[in-house]
Amino acid sequence: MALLDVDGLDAGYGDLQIVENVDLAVDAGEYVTIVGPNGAGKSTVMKSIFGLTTHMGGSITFSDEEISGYRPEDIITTGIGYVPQNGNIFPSMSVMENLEMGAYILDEVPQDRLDRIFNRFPILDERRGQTAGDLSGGQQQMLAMGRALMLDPDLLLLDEPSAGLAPDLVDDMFDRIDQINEAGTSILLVEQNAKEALRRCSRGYVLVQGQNRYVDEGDALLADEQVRQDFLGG
Ligand SMILES: Nc1ncnc2c1ncn2[C@@H]1O[C@H](COP(=O)(O)OP(=O)(O)OP(=O)(O)O)[C@@H](O)[C@H]1O
Repeated sequence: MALLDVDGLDAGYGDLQIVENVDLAVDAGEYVTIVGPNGAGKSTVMKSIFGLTTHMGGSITFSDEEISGYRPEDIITTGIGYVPQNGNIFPSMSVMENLEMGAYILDEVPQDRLDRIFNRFPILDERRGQTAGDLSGGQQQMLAMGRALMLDPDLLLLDEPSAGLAPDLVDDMFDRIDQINEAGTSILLVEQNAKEALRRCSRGYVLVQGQNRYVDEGDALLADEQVRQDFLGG
């Protein structure tokens, strides 16, 4: 049984259906990527897992629990963390306050997790008192990830973490995601940077017009002539 199992998902916004009959699975410890053209519905699939869209059909189970229909505040308690592409930090709060907000559902801030996050992202430690909105784009992305890691999720949903980063920071971001995965957190990543995402993941889904088009190991998708031509720029 997969950790996350999305089966025949139909979802959208209000009456507008975007995602149709999408199947997707993430096993415990796995690193899975969703790629596809602009507007394919990649973010919508991810938002649906986190309870942020209108659920229209199919099932979403996490650790054997049906979570479709749950609200985001209930979903975080099941062990899923979500880092949206935008609006993922509180810009007027300090770095420390942002991290503490990540643990708001707990009675107290877990010091060991805070230490682990500062260890993983030393720049956040150095800037712990600084206003989050003054951090660079890459640092804000690290803070958003750190905040989601405060609840030590079993599965981390990452929506385009490389978006807006200077090219020399993109590799670093991918390396950090590898490290989080190697430390035991399952990853579901949506990425525009499809080649790099497929290189890093164990399994990839190519989504087109709200539907699954291809599913295979990342390397197999990278080697597939049709996928290369249609989705990876040759
Ligand atoms: N809140 C919303 N309300 C209505 N329609 C939306 C909303 N968010 C996204 N959409 C529409 O859903 C479709 C899929 O968008 P989505 O962001 O899921 O695609 P994507 O594959 O992640 O694209 P991109 O790579 O450009 O981010 C688009 O047509 C978009 O306009």
